[in-house]
Amino acid sequence: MTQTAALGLFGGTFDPIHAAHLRMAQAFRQELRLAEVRLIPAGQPYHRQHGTHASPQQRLEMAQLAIDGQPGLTVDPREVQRNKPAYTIDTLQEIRAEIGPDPALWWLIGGDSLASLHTWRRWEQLFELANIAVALRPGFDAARLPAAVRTQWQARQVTDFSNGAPSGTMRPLALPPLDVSATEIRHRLHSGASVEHLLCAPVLDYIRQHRLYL
Ligand SMILES: Nc1ncnc2c1ncn2[C@@H]1O[C@H](COP(=O)(O)OP(=O)(O)OP(=O)(O)O)[C@@H](O)[C@H]1O
Ligand SMILES: O=C(O)c1ccc[n+]([C@@H]2O[C@H](COP(=O)([O-])O)[C@@H](O)[C@H]2O)c1
Repeated sequence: MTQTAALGLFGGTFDPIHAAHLRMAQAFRQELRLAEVRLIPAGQPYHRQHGTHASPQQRLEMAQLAIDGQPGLTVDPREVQRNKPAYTIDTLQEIRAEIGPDPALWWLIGGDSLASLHTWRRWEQLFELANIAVALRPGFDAARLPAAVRTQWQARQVTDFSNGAPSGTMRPLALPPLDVSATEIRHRLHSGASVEHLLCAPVLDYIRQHRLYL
């Protein structure tokens, strides 16, 4: 039986999108043999106490600039266009309805997002719609995950992914942890430190042109 192509989704605030995001997206695509990875900037990341620095439209435009020349990466603007909080469950429901029940759907998060997964809206239903891949961040320790998340993390990892389950499994990416964050980049931009090695050139040009993160 032939399997339909698996689709990868990578949601983020992307304030701004940086080198680790692109490395993660490409490792995700290659390790899981995904035909496409869609970057989905969060329009209103309701869960961020201090909001965002760049506007939803600016974060979307930076994501669009960042994928130029990146094979297999696309940008999906739906959360920026949605005039309400960016709940992943809503996005997964929409995309599952569009692609049908059979294709494997993967949602990519970092290890810090995994540690707070139990706070996400209707988080246990996410597994009915997608699989979850996790890019570990420096200092990740599964033993320190909240108990409810740790239970899922242990129970949902499988050793054989060849059956292409549409949803319900979890796996770590083999990508070594990358010590880059948007917070550090914003601080460096604010203080005038170099960021050329942390951002792609078109995104840095955009930041300078729009005088962001000063
Ligand atoms: N260096 C990294 N390693 C692993 N995951 C990462 C890394 N950077 C970001 N992520 C993950 O990518 C997703 C989107 O990240 P986000 O846009 O919040 O970037 P960030 O660098 O974590 O930003 P901030 O510093 O503003 O919190 C999140 O799930 C986050 O955990
Ligand atoms: O659905 C939720 O309740 C939810 C709560 C926290 C984060 N998320 C999503 O997780 C992704 C990463 O979030 P962030 O803040 O680390 O960029 C982004 O797509 C968010 O919309 C989603």
